[in-house]
Amino acid sequence: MGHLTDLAKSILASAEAIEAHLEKTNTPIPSFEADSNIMPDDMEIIGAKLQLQTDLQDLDMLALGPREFLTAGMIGNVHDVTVINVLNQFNFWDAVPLKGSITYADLASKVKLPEALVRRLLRFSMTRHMFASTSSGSDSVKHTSVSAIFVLQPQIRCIIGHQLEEIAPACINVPQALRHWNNDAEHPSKSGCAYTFFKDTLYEAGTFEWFGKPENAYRVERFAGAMNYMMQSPAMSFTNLHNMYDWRALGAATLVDVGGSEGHISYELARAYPDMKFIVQDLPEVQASFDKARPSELDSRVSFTAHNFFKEQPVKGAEVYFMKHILHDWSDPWAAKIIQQLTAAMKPGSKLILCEGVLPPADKAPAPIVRLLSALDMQMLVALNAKERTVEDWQALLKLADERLVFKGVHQPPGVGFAIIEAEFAG
Ligand SMILES: C[S@@+](CC[C@H](N)C(=O)[O-])C[C@H]1O[C@@H](n2cnc3c(N)ncnc32)[C@H](O)[C@@H]1O
Repeated sequence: MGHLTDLAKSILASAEAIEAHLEKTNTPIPSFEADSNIMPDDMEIIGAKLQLQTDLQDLDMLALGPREFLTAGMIGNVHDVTVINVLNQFNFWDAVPLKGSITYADLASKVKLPEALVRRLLRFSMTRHMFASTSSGSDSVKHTSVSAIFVLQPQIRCIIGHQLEEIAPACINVPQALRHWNNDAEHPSKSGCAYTFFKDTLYEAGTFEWFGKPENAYRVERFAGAMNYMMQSPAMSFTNLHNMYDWRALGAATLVDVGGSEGHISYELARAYPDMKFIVQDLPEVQASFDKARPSELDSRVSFTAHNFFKEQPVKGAEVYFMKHILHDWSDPWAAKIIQQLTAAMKPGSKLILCEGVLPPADKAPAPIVRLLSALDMQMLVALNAKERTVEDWQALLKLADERLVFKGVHQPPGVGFAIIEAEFAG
């Protein structure tokens, strides 16, 4: 039997397993209708979903063949960027009613763009089920599940905006950055992002320092929103954070949330573990987002300190120094410096708890997971000249930073999008 039919049969088996589970749990089968539910991430179907995605990608690539995959496919992918960026910046999401429809003429006047252009943009976006005609040949447009999510979960605009306005232009410039700076793929101020936005200023801390300029305040707020939204995906959810570590066993510990952004992790843990205290540290420009997000009932246990993590750590002898998605923003020499500021403040027994991605060996994880984590590795390269790490890379980094840090292990249940990496300071 041919490979194509093998793949097709496997696709059918996965689809049947998923539908049987949805039926059993009385969950409607997702569709492109605007009010459709999103496919749940129930443990019982995670395997089938990953298998379905793996097979679909392979079948799609085989059906296209390498020539079409790389030509027609690439043209389409690049213009997903063009079109979604315009729809996002001109806020097509709110211009189309969530229930009902709007004519092209009215839509064009709402988004203040020429009607002919609106028609061209939507003709393309509809090939991705982003908006739809109300009926064949109709002159009115309605939402689909792919466009409605921008209304139902508006924070998704933050991550899309960051990806399209900061990362996408920088992707194109990676080769120029490598040539301009002699193939330096480690310095935070020599990335594709640096080349695109601040080529003439060699900031010590790269993109994050450039973010600190007053005219970039909207980018900082958008980035904080994007980080918060990421935590809402089932694979990244707070439930996982609670289950993956015995936080209760820390007792009345003080946890320093280094680079804690607007404080969403600390708030979450503070609500669940009333004996613990939390100090969120981030750059001064993040304070406004923290103040906006702060729930007043947690005032006495969650505070914010403006602190640059390359400088001396002001909180000495805390039980826990915690960093979530910080070290993947820095190449090894910079990441080691950040850790060294923490070990200089630690007491024997202080814990370093990292919440980060761990790159799996390519042949030991489902293809969509390998692709996602490798894509995040590329994201780190483009934005910051940084990287994602394997378990061995994490161990080597801790050793490089301070031999007194004892690696305690990595916890990552299947289906969870991040790991907890734990080390203890031996003193
Ligand atoms: C990828 S975000 C992670 C935020 C948060 N820990 C989370 O997981 O949602 C990186 C954070 O590091 C902060 N940051 C960058 N450079 C910093 C520095 N030199 N000192 C302190 N914080 C910094 C950024 O402002 C940002 O909030």
